[in-house]
Amino acid sequence: MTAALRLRGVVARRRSGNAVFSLDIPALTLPEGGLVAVTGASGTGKSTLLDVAALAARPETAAVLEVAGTDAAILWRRGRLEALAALRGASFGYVLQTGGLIPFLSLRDNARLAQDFSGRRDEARITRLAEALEIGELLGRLPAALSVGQRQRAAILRALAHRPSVVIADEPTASVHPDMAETILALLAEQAREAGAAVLLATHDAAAAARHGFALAPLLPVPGEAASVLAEPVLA
Ligand SMILES: Nc1ncnc2c1ncn2[C@@H]1O[C@H](COP(=O)(O)OP(=O)(O)OP(=O)(O)O)[C@@H](O)[C@H]1O
Repeated sequence: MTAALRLRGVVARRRSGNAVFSLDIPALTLPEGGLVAVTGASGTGKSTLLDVAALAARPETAAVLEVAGTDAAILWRRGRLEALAALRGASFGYVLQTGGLIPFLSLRDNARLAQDFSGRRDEARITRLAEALEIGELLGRLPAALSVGQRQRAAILRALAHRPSVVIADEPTASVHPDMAETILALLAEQAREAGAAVLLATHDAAAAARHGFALAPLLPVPGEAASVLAEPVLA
């Protein structure tokens, strides 16, 4: 079966001066429509993992780095940056901590832009998703004219608008009230399921992720080293 995302034997590094942080990902598979939460304390490498999985950072080594049937490890080795960018635009949607919306575009235009990058303009889908997320009335507004919670809903809309196979969500609830965090996680899980998209979430809050049906993949620090290793998620 084609996985939405499959990593095998991937090592990611982050360097600053002489300091090197190393992340070992022996195996990570997101089935189509699967929900996986990468958990771990601050500095254990959650963002590093998401950057490599989302093809935003080059892995140090990668035996397999497969996105919707295409092996991006080969594209990285051959320096095929345009092919990587096209794969990124078509396959991923992003939900970021602060929304990550383009400030001078309305919500509708933010969602249209995501669709245009992958050549999948679909106005009816934008309207339908916005209504499900209860921001249907707000599509003409700029992001600055929204509450933080509404902005996160808009980020989910933008992430799902172009039918990505994987939604990447890096601490999407870090800047909202705990009650709103529950709502956002529930909406993210529910709308991704509806759209058939897998979700790779990074969060400090393993309990909340588990409550919303995410399989947990903890990052375990390697004692005495600036390094972490990913435990394989246990899929329900
Ligand atoms: N640009 C960088 N250059 C060098 N080291 C970095 C860089 N960014 C992060 N690191 C180091 O890499 C490690 C992993 O960072 P990362 O941001 O992936 O962790 P995280 O689990 O997402 O943390 P947080 O929960 O605080 O966002 C940390 O120890 C950090 O100090």
